[in-house]
Amino acid sequence: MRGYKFWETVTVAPGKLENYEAKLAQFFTEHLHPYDESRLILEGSGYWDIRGINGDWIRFHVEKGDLIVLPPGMYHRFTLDKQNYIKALLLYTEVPTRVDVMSPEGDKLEVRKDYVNKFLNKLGCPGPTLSSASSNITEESFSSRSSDLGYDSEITAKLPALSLQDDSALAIPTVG
Ligand SMILES: CSCCC(=O)/C(O)=C/O
Repeated sequence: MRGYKFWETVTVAPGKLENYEAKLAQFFTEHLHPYDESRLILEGSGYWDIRGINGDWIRFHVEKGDLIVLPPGMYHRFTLDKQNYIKALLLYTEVPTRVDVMSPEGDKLEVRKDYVNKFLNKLGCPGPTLSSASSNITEESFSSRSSDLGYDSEITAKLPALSLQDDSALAIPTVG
């Protein structure tokens, strides 16, 4: 049981978000959060990348009906695929204070140390950080992509929705 209490929907698609290039670039920069990244894909598709045991990126293609749950402290990145469109339900156990902590800055956080102890050390992964590992995925172009992050009132859920009427709550403060 994760105990989700809050939700919002986010659409990442062309032509809708101020500073979309910067936001998408930030999604695609390796980062972690001090909370779960839990997303149910409602429409469209995209990619999440996580680090494999040897530090290489592993890419997951997600589409409508997929649920992705990344634990706190797990480095990852997100990008769109050729469809350039994804709509996701974001689920939170706490009132979200959107924080992206970039690699390797995230290594200093307790949540990262907990993640490393809980998962990576048990798997025999090398070292406490994988942030300098090489990537086996070529960085995709961000051109002709944009995002529209906003509250979608047409979605109904038995969870209290956030009153995100604009993208200010998703301004995505960063560390590192
Ligand atoms: C399709 S959800 C937007 C991407 C996002 O919220 C995130 O945190 C990527 O790492």
